[in-house]
Amino acid sequence: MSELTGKTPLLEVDNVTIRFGGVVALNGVDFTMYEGEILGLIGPNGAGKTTCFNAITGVARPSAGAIRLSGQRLVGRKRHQITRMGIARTFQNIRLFPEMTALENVLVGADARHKTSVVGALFRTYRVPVKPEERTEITATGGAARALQQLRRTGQRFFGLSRHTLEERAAREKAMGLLSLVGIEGRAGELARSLAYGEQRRLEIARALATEPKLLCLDEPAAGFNPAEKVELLNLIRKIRDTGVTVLLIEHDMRLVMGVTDRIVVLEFGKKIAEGTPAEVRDDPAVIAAYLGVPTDAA
Ligand SMILES: Nc1ncnc2c1ncn2[C@@H]1O[C@H](COP(=O)(O)OP(=O)(O)OP(=O)(O)O)[C@@H](O)[C@H]1O
Repeated sequence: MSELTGKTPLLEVDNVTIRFGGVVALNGVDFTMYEGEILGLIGPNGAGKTTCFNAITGVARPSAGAIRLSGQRLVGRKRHQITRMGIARTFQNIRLFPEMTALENVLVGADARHKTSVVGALFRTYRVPVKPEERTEITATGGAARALQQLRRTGQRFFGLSRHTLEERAAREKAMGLLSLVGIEGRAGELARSLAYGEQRRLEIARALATEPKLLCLDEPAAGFNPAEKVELLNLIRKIRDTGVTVLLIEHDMRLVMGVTDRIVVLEFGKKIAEGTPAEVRDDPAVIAAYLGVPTDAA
């Protein structure tokens, strides 16, 4: 652990337990993430990885333990509060607004972060009535998507604005920058549903980054990727870290995990069974046993 001395803790998961009825999905799990690192969270199916993400992002509430971001308590806060504090995530199953363009998807991501709503500003520009509760929550069937469709129905186009406010223009430039970072800026005006699968995954990452996270949680971002796409994703994750974002990565592809992470935490049946550098974890008998499905003492 000596190489961690002097590093600043960003996320502290402290003895967290989560139960679903009789199932203990997480059992006293603890680990710390340091600013600027890429941490892998791995383990066999059902080990508790997604539940851990859900606890960090406010989707699942621990029955015991604490989670802190830069020393600030997270448990008990609402999802949008946690987003504003600086945690963003992508999902195992892609969750985009299919009827919105790639650029609009990113703009809605940015909207979840800011007190002044850019999407709201557009609504004000066009006097399209939108209920306050429809503005910021990002869900697959969310109000923002409906409202933008409403905007289109009036015949007024998002891209055809003659008078941008400075804020709208800045948001658009930033969104284009993020699309460029993930390598799909050429697809900005395409509907999300018409993008190729790999492009949709990249768009999800751009949208998550639009919330200006300190910590980005990626849940199996390489699922369904071919080997070339995985290499590109690995480079993208490094690039994201180089912009100052700390990355928590759930991934089943061991080559990708070993190739990109600084440290790895291994879960099995809701418990942490190992933690260390990729090399340490790869050689750990408990990890080998967990993946080969044999008892530890037989490994
Ligand atoms: N909402 C829920 N209700 C009941 N049980 C749940 C719920 N969510 C997760 N579980 C259970 O908790 C355990 C951990 O699940 P989780 O999805 O966190 O594992 P995982 O490591 O992400 O698995 P995978 O790699 O298959 O995605 C599993 O036994 C799962 O069935």
